[in-house]
Amino acid sequence: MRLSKIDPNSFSNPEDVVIKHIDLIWNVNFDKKTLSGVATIHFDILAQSIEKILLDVSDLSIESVNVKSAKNEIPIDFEITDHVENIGSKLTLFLPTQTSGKLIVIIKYETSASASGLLWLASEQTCGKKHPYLFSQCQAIHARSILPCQDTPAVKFTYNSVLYHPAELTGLMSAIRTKNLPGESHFEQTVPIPSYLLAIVVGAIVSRDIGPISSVWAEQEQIEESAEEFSQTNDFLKKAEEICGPYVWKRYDLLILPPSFPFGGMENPCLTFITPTCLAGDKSLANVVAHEISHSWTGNLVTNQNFEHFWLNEGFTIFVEQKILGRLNGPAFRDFHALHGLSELTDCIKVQLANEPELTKLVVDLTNLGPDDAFSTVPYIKGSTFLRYLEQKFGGPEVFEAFLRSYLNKFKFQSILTDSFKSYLYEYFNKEPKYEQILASIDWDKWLFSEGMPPIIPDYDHSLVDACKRHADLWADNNLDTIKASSVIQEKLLSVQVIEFLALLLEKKTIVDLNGEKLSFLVKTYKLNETKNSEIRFRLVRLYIKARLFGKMTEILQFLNSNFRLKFVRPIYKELGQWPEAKPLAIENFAKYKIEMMAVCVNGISKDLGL
Ligand SMILES: CC/C=C\C/C=C\C[C@@H](O)/C=C/C=C/C=C\[C@@H](O)CCCC(=O)O
Ligand SMILES: [Zn+2]
Repeated sequence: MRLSKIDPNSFSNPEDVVIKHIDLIWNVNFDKKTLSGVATIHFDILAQSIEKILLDVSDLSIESVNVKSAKNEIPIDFEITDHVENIGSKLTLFLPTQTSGKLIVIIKYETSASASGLLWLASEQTCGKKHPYLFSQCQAIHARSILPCQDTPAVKFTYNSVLYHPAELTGLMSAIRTKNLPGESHFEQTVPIPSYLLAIVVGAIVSRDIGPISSVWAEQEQIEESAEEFSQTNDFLKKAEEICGPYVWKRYDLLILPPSFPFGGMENPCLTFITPTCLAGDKSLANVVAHEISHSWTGNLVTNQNFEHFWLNEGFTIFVEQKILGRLNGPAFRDFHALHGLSELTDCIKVQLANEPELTKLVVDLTNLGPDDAFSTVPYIKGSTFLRYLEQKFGGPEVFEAFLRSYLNKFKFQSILTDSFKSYLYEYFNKEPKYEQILASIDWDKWLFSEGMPPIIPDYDHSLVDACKRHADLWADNNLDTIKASSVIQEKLLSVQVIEFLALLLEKKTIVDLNGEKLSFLVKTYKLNETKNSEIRFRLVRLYIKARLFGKMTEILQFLNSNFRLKFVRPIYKELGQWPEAKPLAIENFAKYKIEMMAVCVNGISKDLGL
């Protein structure tokens, strides 16, 4: 079912009425695990007149709804209907009369203790063990579990908020903090945002400055290593501005979350959320920050109108992220990241999406499908590969970056579909006859709607990836004696190259003598026991599973329970589920730890384990 015309996953009707601004008052109650308070929603009515407003809600208790006029507040009727599992329900507000122009609605409500967009951690689940912790993750459609809204990226609004929270804790939001009193924090977001960018954190967190407009926030125990790990933040920001144009969000702070945070990072405006699994100790995973910074333009300024066109957010963001990395470390590094992305895509298509090939299309159909169930690396990598292909076609970075800036400027503050990007590309390049042939040669259908790997792989510099290939071939095709005698293992690899080498090894159909002895030598050769790099540990654990090393189960579970980032835990649970001897243990382990996971993680793993 498509829930509405504009967005298959939202009940709202933004063609008639749109939210322009929300004033929020939230009481943060750690005992009840609820946010309770008031949302004062300012609407612009686009239709001639309307008699009802449709909003998205999930698990909210609505106490009252009032319409505000110049003189008074009038209570109005409302109903909650059409519940769809893992999506939410329709909240209909019945207006007292046919209404046009502007309208203010005041909704008093409370969230549920199991709101899918929030995670309430007990003190013992934090680093410091002394204070509880709350954080949110609204993308894609979980904002509806924390406030009634048009939970579609088609609508953008500004917001002001007041948080009341325990005085010993700090509260932050995806906005600029305007007032900070013990137990009371005020915020304003003056740039219009889609609902999925609404974010909150409340915890015992402290900050360190890491740049002219940047601080990093973390629990005291992780603050120093976080400041060091992400010290390149301002360099990334400067390069991003060179590529994309002026930064409009005033501040760019980072928040390093507890390990239950389900994603690598989340581009919440003014305050990017980052998983602690990026604390590698050698900045080798700091590209996640370059990625989230890039979203300040691609995604947060120019936004996909619904999640079927998610590649407009993520494909563009990976494209800009890799440009930043290339500018700072050289073009070979940019291409290394692009090729590594293609390895990840190969793995995703083979493992995660083996039975869902329709989700390997760049533009997907989300009729009857929640975005969380469609999420994969496809929009990221196929999308960025498409843009790289276009860049090469139109003559390289100089030409294409001028187009990119023009595109971002044209569509900033808007939400668009793929067609708007396509039309603008034609409008922009059609000005010069030399581009006519090139425009005519783009096979849009193939790029947007064909399944599997990208139809064309652009030309890349393979120099950094060649070493990874040599190592992967050596380990896959030879027995231990030959490996020990080979000069290849004397070659030093960067951390990012070790990640790619292990990824390529995992891709191999057969690995000669894949056993404990061989993997012990692999661990020793690349000093994998000493690494904190989660991307490396993730792939080592998958090699243990591939080798069916039951004796390594403690190590496998230790990694599995050290963080609940979907990218890591879902493939591991899925592969354990396909190993009959290990499956019962995996199910038992999941039952024990799911209390520390967000709903998106619990739902995903349940699916992977066939529960
Ligand atoms: C075609 C897919 C359609 C919609 C998916 C949209 C959102 C899905 C939802 O599950 C939320 C995703 C949030 C992602 C946030 C950050 C990512 O960039 C992290 C990528 C994975 C990682 O590094 O952990
Ligand atoms: Zn992203």
